[in-house]
Parts: sequence; C-alpha cells; structure tokens
Amino acid sequence: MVMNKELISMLTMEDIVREGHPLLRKVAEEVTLPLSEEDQSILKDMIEFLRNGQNPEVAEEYGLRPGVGLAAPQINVSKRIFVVRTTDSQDELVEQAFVNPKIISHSQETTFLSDGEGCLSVDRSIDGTVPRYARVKIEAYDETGKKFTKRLRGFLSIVFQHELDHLNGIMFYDRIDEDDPLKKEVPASLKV
Ligand SMILES: O=CN(O)C[C@@H](CC1CCCC1)C(=O)N1NCCC[C@H]1C(=O)Nc1ccccn1
Ligand code: NI
Repeated sequence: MVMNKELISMLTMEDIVREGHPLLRKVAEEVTLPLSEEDQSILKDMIEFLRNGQNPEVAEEYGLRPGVGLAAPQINVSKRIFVVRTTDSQDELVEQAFVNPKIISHSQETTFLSDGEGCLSVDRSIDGTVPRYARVKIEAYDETGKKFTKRLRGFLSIVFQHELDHLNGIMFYDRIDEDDPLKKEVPASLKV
C-alpha cells in the first residue's frame, strides 16, 4: 500500500501557540543530527512562514503577522530549532536555520530595541526595555546538519537572543526590569 504523502500545508497564525500554553515555558529538546525527514519539513514550513509573512500580498491573504524569527516551540514543537529571516547590518538578506544553537561568548555591553520587543505568541503590546548582549558569538547546525559558528551584532544579535530564549522557556518580558522598565542608558560598568 502506497503511503500517502503528508498534505502540503502552510503555517498560519492558528498554528502559532500563544501565551499560557505550557510549551512556551519548557526547555526544548536537543535535536538529533542529521535531521529526520520530519524535522527537515518542520524547518521548511517555518522558513516558508517567515517568507509568507514578509510578502504583503500573502500576509494580507492569509492574515499573517510578519515575523523576522520563529522558534519551534511557537508551533507546538518542543525542539531546539529556530529560523531567522531579516536583513543584517550590511542590509543583506539573512535567511538562516539554527539547530541546537548556543551562545559561546558575548560582549559585556548590552543593547536593546528602542521600541521594545513584541512576540507572535503574545497578543498584547508590553512596553519596556529588553536588554540583550550587543554582540554574541554563536555555534549551531544548519538544515544540512553542518556545524557553524558566527559572530552576530545589531538587530540580528537581538533576534537570535529572542529566539534562543524561546528554546529555554523565556519570554521577552521576563527581561524587562519592573523597577525601571523604560531605562534607556546602559549602566556605565556594562560598557566595554
Ligand atoms: O519568536 C519570534 N517572534 O515572536 C517573532 C518576533 C521576533 C522579533 C521580536 C523582537 C526581536 C525578534 C517578530 O518578528 N515580531 N514580533 C511581533 C511584532 C512583529 C515582529 C517584529 O518585531 N518585527 C520587526 C521588528 C523590528 C523590525 C522589523 N520587524
Ligand atoms: Ni517570540
């Protein structure tokens, strides 16, 4: 008997897990390499979701919120996988899968998005400064199972840290300082 192929399905906002779902607060499992067929198709769906969201016609058609990153726990898959699609400091398009990602070193200096952060799994806007390392040296595997290290800075570094937090059950607002949510300056001691 011929097994029928998985239906080609695109991810939509219904597939995005929202606040309150336990998976967003779990530490996701490492992925065994090389990636299984299933994990490879999960990665493809995740990249497609970001591409679709960044295509105004498709986003409009399917009611997608545009995202620059997506972590597997957000689509109810507790695995250490996320994808990023954005432009880097040289305005080059970066479309990258990160499997079993790790920060191996980071700057003392911190940075933050001046408008604060949001999250596709959070249907409310939360004001506040989310401190992130200004620069990170990371190690991960790509969709072919190849290990790579990269130095990230700027917006890409922030996106990476937001996604890595999702693999560790951390939400961006966990990092907002309640006593001084809108703090803008970085304590002098932290500047290198
Ligand atoms: O875990 C992954 N997510 O939750 C999707 C998030 C990830 C980003 C939030 C802050 C850093 C990574 C995402 O992309 N968004 N969050 C909701 C609003 C829309 C969108 C966004 O911030 N877009 C954006 C921001 C600045 C410049 C250009 N575009
Ligand atoms: Ni998020």
